[in-house]
Amino acid sequence: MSTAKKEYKRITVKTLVDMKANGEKISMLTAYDYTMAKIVDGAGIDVILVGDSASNVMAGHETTLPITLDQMIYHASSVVRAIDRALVVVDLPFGSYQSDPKEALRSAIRIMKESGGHAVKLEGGKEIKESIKRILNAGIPVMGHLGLTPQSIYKFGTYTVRAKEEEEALRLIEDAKMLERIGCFAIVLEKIPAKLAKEVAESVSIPIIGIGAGNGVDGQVLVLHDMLGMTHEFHPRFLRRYMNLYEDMTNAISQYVVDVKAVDFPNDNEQY
Ligand SMILES: Nc1nc(=O)c2c([nH]1)NC[C@@H]1CN(c3ccc(C(=O)N[C@@H](CCC(=O)O)C(=O)O)cc3)CN21
Ligand SMILES: CC(C)C(=O)C(=O)O
Ligand SMILES: [Mg+2]
Repeated sequence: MSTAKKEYKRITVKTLVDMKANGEKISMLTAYDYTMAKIVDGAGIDVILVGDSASNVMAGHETTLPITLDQMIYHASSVVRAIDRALVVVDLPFGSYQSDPKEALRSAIRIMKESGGHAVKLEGGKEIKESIKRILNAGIPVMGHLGLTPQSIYKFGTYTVRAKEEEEALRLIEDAKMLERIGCFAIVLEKIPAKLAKEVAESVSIPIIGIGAGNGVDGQVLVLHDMLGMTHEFHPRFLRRYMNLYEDMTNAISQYVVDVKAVDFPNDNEQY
């Protein structure tokens, strides 16, 4: 079995900044449970994101808005119990940080204390600057998230590419520089033209992790169930499927059904 290089024993926020300085790309995937996180960590991933995409992937909601802080903590604590090497970043869910900086800090502290995660991620730029500063001041590492920010889906109405207009592009670069200045250790850039994403990555010294942001950035993130081909209705252009688990699982489960019906399972060796 092939596994990725494991030059670093345990990934820290400092490791990621060093990786950018050394020109080594950063690999990141989501995970929401112990068993999957164990496989992802063992395969050599650098960063595991306990994404609020759990709202879609785990719970079947249409958007990321319904998932709660308690549910995020449940997922994150399951992931943390599985990992030996990866850095675990946890999304602050919608409604847990937008009201005011004190609420944001309280939510981030609950994640750190109750899940054992290593950092938090918040969607947005200057609107949430004070909240991010408050969290950073408590010693909690923060990853930013700019571009397509799914928690604001109802403001935009679509999941189309962001920052195609000059004004929006300039604001994006400004936000990225601001996040670096106040002390974020990395930024996720979602669904942005590749040329602009590269420009952002070149404008800051903290790593830019892209999803639908081209290959001129410092790392890539995908939703695990998408890249494994389990979420077969979801096929945006940026997604590469490394497996077709939807088909493989369907075949395996149908075969089990057939075997049970035919009294082929269990056989003589599979019973006591
Ligand atoms: N399974 C899953 N994968 C994700 O990448 C993901 C989630 N869920 N949930 C939270 C957010 C939402 N994200 C999204 C959602 C839609 C598109 C997207 O490109 N959708 C359409 C195009 C929409 C349009 O152009 O109007 C597509 O092509 O599938 C991209 C990222 C990323 N995140
Ligand atoms: C798509 C990634 C960046 C994310 O925020 C999530 O999975 O929730
Ligand atoms: Mg998210």
